[in-house]
Amino acid sequence: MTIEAIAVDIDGTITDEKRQICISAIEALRKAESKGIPTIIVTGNVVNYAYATEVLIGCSGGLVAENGGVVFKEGENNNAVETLVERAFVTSAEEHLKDKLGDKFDKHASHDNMYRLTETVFYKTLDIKELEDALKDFKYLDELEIYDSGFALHITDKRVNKGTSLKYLCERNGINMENVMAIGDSQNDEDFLKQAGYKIAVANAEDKLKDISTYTCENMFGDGVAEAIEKFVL
Ligand SMILES: O=C(O)COP(=O)(O)O
Ligand SMILES: [Mg+2]
Repeated sequence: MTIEAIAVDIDGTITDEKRQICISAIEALRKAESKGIPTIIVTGNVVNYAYATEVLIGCSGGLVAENGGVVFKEGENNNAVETLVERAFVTSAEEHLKDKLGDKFDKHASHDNMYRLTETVFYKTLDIKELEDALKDFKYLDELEIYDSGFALHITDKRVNKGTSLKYLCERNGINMENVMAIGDSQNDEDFLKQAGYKIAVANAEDKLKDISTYTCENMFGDGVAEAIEKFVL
C-alpha cells in the first residue's frame, strides 16, 4: 500500500464531540510526518482556524478550508490564501435569509462568519428544516450546497467542495489522489473521501460516510485516526 499523503478533517475526526483535539491524533499525524508523509487539513472551518491547527500539529501538506472554498500552503501562490470561488451566490443567499429569518438570522449566525471568504454558517440551534424552507424560493438555490457537518450548518457554493479542492492542492504537489488516505466523520467529508484512494471513516462517523469508506475504524474521533495511521501507514 503506497500512501503519499494523509488528509484529515478537523471536527469529529481529530477532535472529539466537544471540538477538543485528541492527543492520539496529533501523535499519529506527527509520526506520519516524521516518516516523510505530508499531512493535510481538510475542513469546513475558516482558514485562520485551519492554519493554527496545521501549525500546532505540524502538518506540512497545506490545507483546505471552508469546505473547499479556500486553500493555502506555505510557500505556494506567493504565500497568499487562495479563494477558489467568488462569493456572489452565498452573499445573495444571506440577503434572502436575512429577509426570511428576520431576527433569527443574527441569533443563529456563526460568530466566525466575519472571517469567512466564501461561505455562510449557522449554529445548529437553527433547525436545518427551517433553513431549507427559508431557502426554498431562493432563485440561485441550485448553485448552493447545504451541509450539516454535525457541528454547524454550512451554505457553500456548489462549484467547490472538499474533494475538488484537495485534488487541486494535491495535483499541484505531484500527489496522486489514488495514494491519498482521507479520514472524516460527516456529510461534508463525502466528497474528499470519494476522491481519495483510501477512504477512512472514524467509528463515530455518519452511516452514509461509512457506506462509501474502504475502512471503518473501531475507534472514535482521534483514536480512530491513530488506528488508521498505525494500521496502514506506519
Ligand atoms: O466547520 C464545521 O462545521 C466542521 O468542521 P470540519 O469540517 O472540520 O468537521
Ligand atoms: Mg467533521
